[in-house]
Amino acid sequence: MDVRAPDTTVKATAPVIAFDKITLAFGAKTIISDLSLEIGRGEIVCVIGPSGCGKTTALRVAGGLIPPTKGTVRLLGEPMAGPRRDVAIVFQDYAKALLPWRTAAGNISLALEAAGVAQSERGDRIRDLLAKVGLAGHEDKYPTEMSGGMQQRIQIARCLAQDPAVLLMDEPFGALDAMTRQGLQDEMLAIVAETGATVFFVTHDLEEAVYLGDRVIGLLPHPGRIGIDQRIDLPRPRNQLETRETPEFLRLRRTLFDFIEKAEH
Ligand SMILES: Nc1ncnc2c1ncn2[C@@H]1O[C@H](COP(=O)(O)OP(=O)(O)OP(=O)(O)O)[C@@H](O)[C@H]1O
Repeated sequence: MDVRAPDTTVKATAPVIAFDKITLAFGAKTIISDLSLEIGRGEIVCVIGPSGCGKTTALRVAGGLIPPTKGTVRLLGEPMAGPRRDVAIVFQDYAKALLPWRTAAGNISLALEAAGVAQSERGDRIRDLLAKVGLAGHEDKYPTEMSGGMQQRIQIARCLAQDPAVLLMDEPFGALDAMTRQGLQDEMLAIVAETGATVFFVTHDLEEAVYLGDRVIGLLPHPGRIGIDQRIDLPRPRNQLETRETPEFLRLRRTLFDFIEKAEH
């Protein structure tokens, strides 16, 4: 069989992201060692681990921002050769991610301009995207006129403008207060349910990992490698109060807490 021939049956079940024996070294220092991981279509995989274990580095490798020293990352079966428009990255630092001299609409427009969307279509697309992240009517605000949560929503809207198959999120809600964080978690889950995007989500917050994830991967440090691959079978849609109070949520949180404690010692 010609493996390059389009085969929808294979595509539907093939992993969207596949790390195949990834090793990443900076100079003589090995940061990630022999990491293999497959993420299926529409799956939300949260990545936890002690500080410095290589979570952000793994995300950057998945995004084609750093080539691995050994091994291959595949996106829908194709080796990643560099950043791609269908892989969007949301960073924690929204203030640095947005251009201060562009309005909310102007910042979102950047992604549409890069994708070659005609100017006549951009206005409608921007209005739809702003509505999707709960910011209808805010197109003319500048980043400095918006709260942290609003700025992060703009960054997410700009990523969604790329129509991404994959969202790589690096502690996107880490700098926000607890209430804003919970609101954005639910908005993200709704967007992912609607778009079917596959999500690789790095976080320090174990409860956030359990609340959002279909799976939680825990990395061990020195060098970074998988120490736990925990399936999260909590029903969806999840609820900030009810889900977090279930015995299964508390059991999973405890499992991850024990993992981190051991990983740090
Ligand atoms: N460009 C680089 N050059 C050299 N070393 C680097 C580079 N980027 C990261 N590192 C090192 O790689 C290791 C892993 O960093 P990384 O940011 O991936 O960890 P992390 O698990 O995301 O940490 P944190 O939880 O603190 O954000 C750290 O020791 C870091 O100092």
